[in-house]
Amino acid sequence: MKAFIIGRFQPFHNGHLAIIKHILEHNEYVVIGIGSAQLSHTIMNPFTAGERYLMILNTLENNGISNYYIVPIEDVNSNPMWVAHVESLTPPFHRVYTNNPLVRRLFYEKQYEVLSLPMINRNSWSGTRIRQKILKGEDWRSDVPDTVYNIMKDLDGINRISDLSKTDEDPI
Ligand SMILES: Nc1ncnc2c1ncn2[C@@H]1O[C@H](COP(=O)(O)OP(=O)(O)OP(=O)(O)O)[C@@H](O)[C@H]1O
Ligand SMILES: NC(=O)c1ccc[n+]([C@@H]2O[C@H](COP(=O)(O)O)[C@@H](O)[C@H]2O)c1
Repeated sequence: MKAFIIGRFQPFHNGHLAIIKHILEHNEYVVIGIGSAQLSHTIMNPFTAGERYLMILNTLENNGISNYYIVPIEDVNSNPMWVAHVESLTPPFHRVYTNNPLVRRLFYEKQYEVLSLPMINRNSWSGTRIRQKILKGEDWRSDVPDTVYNIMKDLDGINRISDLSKTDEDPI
């Protein structure tokens, strides 16, 4: 079978790598949609689609994984049209893996097979939690693959997230 997963991957973390490995145990290839591709430079979505693309590509290459396609997907302002929008951009797939209730509902209504993902070490392996840790100056290095840590360092990603949390009342 050919599978699809979508996430914002802000950033791509160890939980994402684990679920991609899990999906590939049961499928011929996985199409990885980079969701909200138009968003970047906000606290919830700090990285551009290109930066997230690089995080995923370098990590999967480093793990010897080659049966995947990465497709950036911008949001559209009509949920009923979203699945057709995704289909227009991606290689074929028949099965969708997600824990996101809206994604589940939209694909289910278009007759796709939709499967849940096992949540792995969710206390640490969560984009929200990692962004919080970065802001609080806590250790998050072990929550992401080394490839992602290095890309975030090269992009000055830690200072970017910290700058995005400031207001114009804060001292420069
Ligand atoms: N630790 C994890 N174990 C299993 N699945 C996960 C884990 N973290 C995220 N996922 C799943 O990966 C998909 C894409 O995730 P997403 O990019 O939203 O990551 P996230 O960590 O939930 O990010 P955020 O906290 O920023 O929303 C979703 O279906 C999500 O449920
Ligand atoms: N109408 C739409 O554009 C639409 C609908 C459902 C999901 N999505 C996207 O799918 C992605 C789901 O990923 P998350 O689980 O990280 O939220 C998000 O980027 C979300 O914006 C978009």
